[in-house]
Amino acid sequence: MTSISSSIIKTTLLTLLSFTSLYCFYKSHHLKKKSPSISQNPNPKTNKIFYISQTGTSKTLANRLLELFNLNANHFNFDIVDIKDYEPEDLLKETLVLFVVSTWDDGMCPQTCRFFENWLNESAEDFRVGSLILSQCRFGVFGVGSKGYGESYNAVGKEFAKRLRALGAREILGLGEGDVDSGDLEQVFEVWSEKLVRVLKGGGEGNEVVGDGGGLGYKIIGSHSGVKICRWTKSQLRGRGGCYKHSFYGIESHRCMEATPSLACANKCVFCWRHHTNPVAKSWQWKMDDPLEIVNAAIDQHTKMIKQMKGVPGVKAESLLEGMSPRHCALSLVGEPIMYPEINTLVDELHSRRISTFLVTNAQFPEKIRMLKPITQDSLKALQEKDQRTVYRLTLVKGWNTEDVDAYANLFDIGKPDFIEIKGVTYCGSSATSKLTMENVPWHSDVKSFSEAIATKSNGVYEVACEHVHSCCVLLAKSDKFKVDGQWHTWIDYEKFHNLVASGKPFNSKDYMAATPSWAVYGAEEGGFDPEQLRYKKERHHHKKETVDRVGE
Ligand SMILES: Cc1cc2nc3c(=O)[nH]c(=O)nc-3n(C[C@H](O)[C@H](O)[C@H](O)COP(=O)(O)O)c2cc1C
Repeated sequence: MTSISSSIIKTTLLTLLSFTSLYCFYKSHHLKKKSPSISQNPNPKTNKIFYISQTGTSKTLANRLLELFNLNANHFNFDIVDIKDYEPEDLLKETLVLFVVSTWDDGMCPQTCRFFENWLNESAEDFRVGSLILSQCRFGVFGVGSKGYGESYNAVGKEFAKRLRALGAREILGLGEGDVDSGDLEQVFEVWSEKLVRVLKGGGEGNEVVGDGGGLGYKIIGSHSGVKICRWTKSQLRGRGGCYKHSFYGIESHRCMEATPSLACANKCVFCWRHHTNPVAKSWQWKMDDPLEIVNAAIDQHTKMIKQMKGVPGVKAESLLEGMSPRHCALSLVGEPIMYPEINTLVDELHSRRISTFLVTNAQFPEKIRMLKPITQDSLKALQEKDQRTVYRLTLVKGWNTEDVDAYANLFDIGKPDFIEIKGVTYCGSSATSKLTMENVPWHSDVKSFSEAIATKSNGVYEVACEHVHSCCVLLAKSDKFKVDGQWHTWIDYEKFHNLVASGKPFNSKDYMAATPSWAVYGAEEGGFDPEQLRYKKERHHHKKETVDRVGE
């Protein structure tokens, strides 16, 4: 009897499950079929910024967001859409959608959005639709409302985010909330938007990003024969936003290449690293890249990238032309490559072509650093005795190291670098190897406070010299060396440097310093952005006309 009833229960359950599955399958299939607009979507690959607006506030903000994305057009392709003109079921085809939505009438959305809102609510509440129908879609919501309405403050934004999540869409940035009556709506929105851009850029948008080019304006996406394979951020060639290395030192990003000498043990010995750091183990053989080949490959790689940019909207012909003759090379000697024995030949080869060199490494092998020929800038820990410019670069991670002012001050005291770059961490998404979230990404104001605290701690040895708001980066410089008659000299006179190298006589960093332009100085209203550079602006009104405007006009 018991076994009969249990088998009945089992059969009933199985039948129910089968019906449920069949129904879910039917519903999702039906949803897709029922949606002729999906195929009508003129450009389903284009991401969307939706706005819901009655009196125009959200619409204006949405347009601002679009403008911001257009400035980063190499990363993003967005269209702006009034939600009333959108077929809700087209959402199933979207991969990235952003909403700027207002709340009205005690928590309701404006009349024009009711159809969309109903679809969203019904779909989210209908268990048959399933929680995965928007699983390919990422989204972000910014709500516009007034705190004066108490509990219904930004109710629509909150509800939208909740519904989208329930349908399987992935929220890329926490809900932004702006209060129209607070007086800071625009700032709050700007901060949220900038954060959004950073998140989306950090996510790589399909690029396999290995590094950020040390802030040199390109993303490293691989490595081959000692040369990093990079993808330029087109804004560098357009000039927009610039790079903090331009603001701080006068480096032209589009003329900067990167090379990493590779080094391997010829005996394929797993312990070779330790053996070779021991001077006694001289009999070991390294397998290494030829310095000349490294330089040629780096130039080849760089010019290839520049050529690829030809015809890209907004990229200036003069930048392409300049880019074809690189002027700087970042030599990455982080880890094993620091042992590369031919480093001085490599540096010589670059200098003979009047390509200045920036060394990026760590401080494990001070002896190797001491043996280096003059380069334009070292980036090491224990470099007190170097005559050339030395810099530490410190990445700030909120909640990890932003409180460690004393410890860092001690560290700076050991190396006494000429410069300290303090930069907010770039969010690259959370993964098994990185538990960082957007909460860990400092604001520019956090970076400024930390930098000022470090400067105070140094008792006047360091002062805040430059900032680049766009990169959340501040430069501290030794005031006795680089501040002459009250004027900062953090830039480099590259011509002078090459002439000094060619002279063969000893020289030091003061011999080739150049005045920092006023727009790059800490506290300047330009925030480190070169006003001479051009802003790329895409008009999307009728014929998608493209124009180039001057910033500040
Ligand atoms: C009659 C009225 C009702 C409103 N109700 C709410 C509300 O319930 N919650 C809220 O956060 N804001 C509320 N607001 C504030 C609006 O969201 C705010 O005015 C916003 O700027 C409108 O955006 P829009 O111009 O894009 O339509 C209300 C405003 C009005 C005039």
